[in-house]
Amino acid sequence: MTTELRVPREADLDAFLGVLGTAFGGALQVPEEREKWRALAEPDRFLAAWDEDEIVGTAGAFTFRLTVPGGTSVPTAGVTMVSVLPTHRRRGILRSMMRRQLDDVRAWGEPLAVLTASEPEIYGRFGYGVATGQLTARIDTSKVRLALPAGTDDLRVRLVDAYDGGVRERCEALYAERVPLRPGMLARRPGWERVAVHDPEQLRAGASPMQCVLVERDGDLRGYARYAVRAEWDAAGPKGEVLLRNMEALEPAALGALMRYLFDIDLTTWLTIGNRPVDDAWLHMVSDVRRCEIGHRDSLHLRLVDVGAALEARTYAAPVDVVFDVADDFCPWNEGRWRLTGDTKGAACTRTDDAPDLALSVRELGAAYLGGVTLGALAGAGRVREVEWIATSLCCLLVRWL
Ligand SMILES: CC(=O)SCCNC(=O)CCNC(=O)[C@H](O)C(C)(C)COP(=O)(O)OP(=O)(O)OC[C@H]1O[C@@H](n2cnc3c(N)ncnc32)[C@H](O)[C@@H]1OP(=O)(O)O
Repeated sequence: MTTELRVPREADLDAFLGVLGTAFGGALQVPEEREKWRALAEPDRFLAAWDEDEIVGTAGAFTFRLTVPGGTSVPTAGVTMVSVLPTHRRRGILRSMMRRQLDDVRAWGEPLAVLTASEPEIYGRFGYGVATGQLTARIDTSKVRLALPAGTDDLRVRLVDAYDGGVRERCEALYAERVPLRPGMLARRPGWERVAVHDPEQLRAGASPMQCVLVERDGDLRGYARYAVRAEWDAAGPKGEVLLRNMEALEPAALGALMRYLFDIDLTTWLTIGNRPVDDAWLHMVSDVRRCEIGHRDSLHLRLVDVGAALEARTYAAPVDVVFDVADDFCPWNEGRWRLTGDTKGAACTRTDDAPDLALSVRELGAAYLGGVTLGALAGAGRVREVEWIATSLCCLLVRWL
């Protein structure tokens, strides 16, 4: 079987989304779900695999900007909509799409590609490393108490219509304010605020429509949370669950006010939280972390498409001067030795013939890139190798690379 890769035309989009829906077990049969993907579509950045006149594989790359350590916002491809029909799986179609896509991303001048994976095992072979984790929690709000920051009582808490266009825009503007403050956050294009409130009835699994609560000071938005409630009762009474969808706050008091609101919703005894940063500040507000049932999983998978440009785009918390020997058989233009020098003000990363200090694959560089994973930890797992003896002080600097 030979398949051909082409950018789909507008007329192909329905078939493209149909393949995606089939591969994902039918979720796109829900019209709102299909509409969401259509609204976000950047068809010239899509790729389809054809078997004769039938689309059998899909991939896309959204236009994002990613905040990196030091605060710079770097053009980044957001890999998405990856699917292959069950009739054509495990014949190398994904591999061929990933190969072509990384060539395209390089040609577009975007030094990074990121994705969230349906299954974490898939993308390491294509040079993606797990750069951030996400925290999940299921908090027993009948037992856990909150120590609230000063000023929490000074803020106004207001329930609003989550789907209202004006509310969506205000929340999106607050989200945009947060983006430069945290490495790993993605600046989104207009239209994404609709995704944040995407809530088709068929996919609610027994939960309420989305609710939105705002926290304001003198009318100025300081935080918001979107959530749903799943009602449940047993012989002893109510034990409903609050399902937090997303939450952003610009100050501790705003976060405190949102958490108190979510804890205190009547007829509920559980607050379920997903997709939060692993160092989320509310962890330091709770009286009993054991009753929060904390979980941890992979979040952003990151690939350095252009090693030199990517390593230069960020800053380094400690002075660094190191030669990497990088293995990258999937994007051979990255292979070989690179000297990285830098500090808190900036960095340079250039080709060199000097002897390497560290040997690693591009996947490890991706994992360490945002600062959530240290090279020291990866070395401990045997995934980064010291090529030559390195002075203790340099080792320490590398381990604290960020
Ligand atoms: C960013 C995103 O969009 S994530 C969404 C990914 N899509 C899905 O999960 C939808 C359901 N699954 C699918 O559509 C397909 O099974 C895909 C896209 C995951 C894989 O497509 P295929 O064409 O079968 O993959 P392909 O044959 O090119 O495999 C390439 C390699 O990946 C491996 N691989 C493929 N899928 C998986 C998987 N789910 N888990 C582990 N390894 C996998 C293959 O074994 C192969 O390994 P190799 O390098 O050792 O040879």
